[in-house]
Amino acid sequence: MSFEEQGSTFWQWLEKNGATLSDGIRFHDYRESDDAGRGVIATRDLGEDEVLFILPRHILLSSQTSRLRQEKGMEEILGKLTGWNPLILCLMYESQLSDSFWKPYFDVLPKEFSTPMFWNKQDLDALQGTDIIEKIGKEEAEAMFNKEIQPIIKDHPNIFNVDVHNVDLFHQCGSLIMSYSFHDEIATPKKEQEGGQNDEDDEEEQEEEEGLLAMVPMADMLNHKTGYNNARLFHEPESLRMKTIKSIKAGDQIYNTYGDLCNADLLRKYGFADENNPFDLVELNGRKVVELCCDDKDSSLRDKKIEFLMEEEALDDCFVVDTEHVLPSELISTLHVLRASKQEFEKMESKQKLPKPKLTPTIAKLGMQILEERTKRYPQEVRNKIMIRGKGGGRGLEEW
Ligand SMILES: C[S@@+](CC[C@H](N)C(=O)[O-])C[C@H]1O[C@@H](n2cnc3c(N)ncnc32)[C@H](O)[C@@H]1O
Repeated sequence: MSFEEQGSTFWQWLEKNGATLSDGIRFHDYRESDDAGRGVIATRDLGEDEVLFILPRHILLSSQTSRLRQEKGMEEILGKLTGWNPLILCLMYESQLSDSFWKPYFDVLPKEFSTPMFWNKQDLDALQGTDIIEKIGKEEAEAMFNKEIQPIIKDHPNIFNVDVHNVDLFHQCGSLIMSYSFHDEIATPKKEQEGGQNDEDDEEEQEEEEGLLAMVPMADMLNHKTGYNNARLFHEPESLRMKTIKSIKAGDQIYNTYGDLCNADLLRKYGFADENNPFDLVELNGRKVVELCCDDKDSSLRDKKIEFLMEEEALDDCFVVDTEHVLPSELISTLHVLRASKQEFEKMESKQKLPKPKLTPTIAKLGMQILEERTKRYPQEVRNKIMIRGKGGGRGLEEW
């Protein structure tokens, strides 16, 4: 089947199964123009608040709707799995069924991904200096597969096939969840959704996003472009409704939002980055800041300072410099504490108050050193393009 045929078979499947699709939209091939696969385009001018499509809940693919749940013993097993694992297992199972209810949907989903998880060593080298590599989590995911998923597959040869339901399929389904799934806000999550991932990042994400993790056919056909969001998914008791949030001209692409994400997260989760992304940021490692700026000979004083800074929520794993391009106030206060004498620190401690984030020349100089240090992680050709500026423009360190 061609790309277009797959799209129209999927469209017909949606309509046959109770979805309502507006006559003002259709799929569009953005592979050549934007390297963005399939997307949705307006075929006529659309007004604000216009309904683009309505999806009945039964077409969502989740651990509650998958046929895997009906296989002997699987309801209990799915109930015990945590985080993304119930949905991963369901996707591994459903994607390989030739008669799956979601077959036309799987036919439009990608089998390959451009996320760094699948890059080779040489391509990963291009990310040197960024914080992405440590966050990819491929080894952690595989450890999870070996511990939780593979034993289930091996123990149920009548349902799974170890040669088919293997680690590659696991990564494929994990990547689909990463870049296509939604949290269905209204569906009551059953026990298995409550535990969270072993991976800390995903735990944080899960805390933020309550609800049942599900694949939402059609809602996930919309691309994202930072600053261009013109549609939003509304969760209603019986259905999910995609509506425009502003008027859209005929021929324009319809964009959902994947969140206010920095380019590192867009690349890691979705395999692309946006130019001029206002949510872009650089992380400055908290531990490195302490190492660089705290020259207390007295290690107990240093430990007390760290404890105080963490209690006051100034010092964390990292400080974030965003596109405002100023040193964060928590970092400035932290530097004041780290540089304080014993007496000065005791005063701060007794008042239980962080010093004001005042950018004195000493603190500014330290800030510059931290930024210089951070740039050293990039390869020289990238470093050459980075300019660290003091107050008032491109002046040097000595001007502070
Ligand atoms: C939720 S899906 C959107 C539908 C997808 N384009 C498709 O063909 O199935 C998310 C994926 O779409 C692609 N995508 C979305 N927005 C993009 C953009 N602005 N530039 C490049 N790729 C994009 C990325 O591959 C991303 O992982």
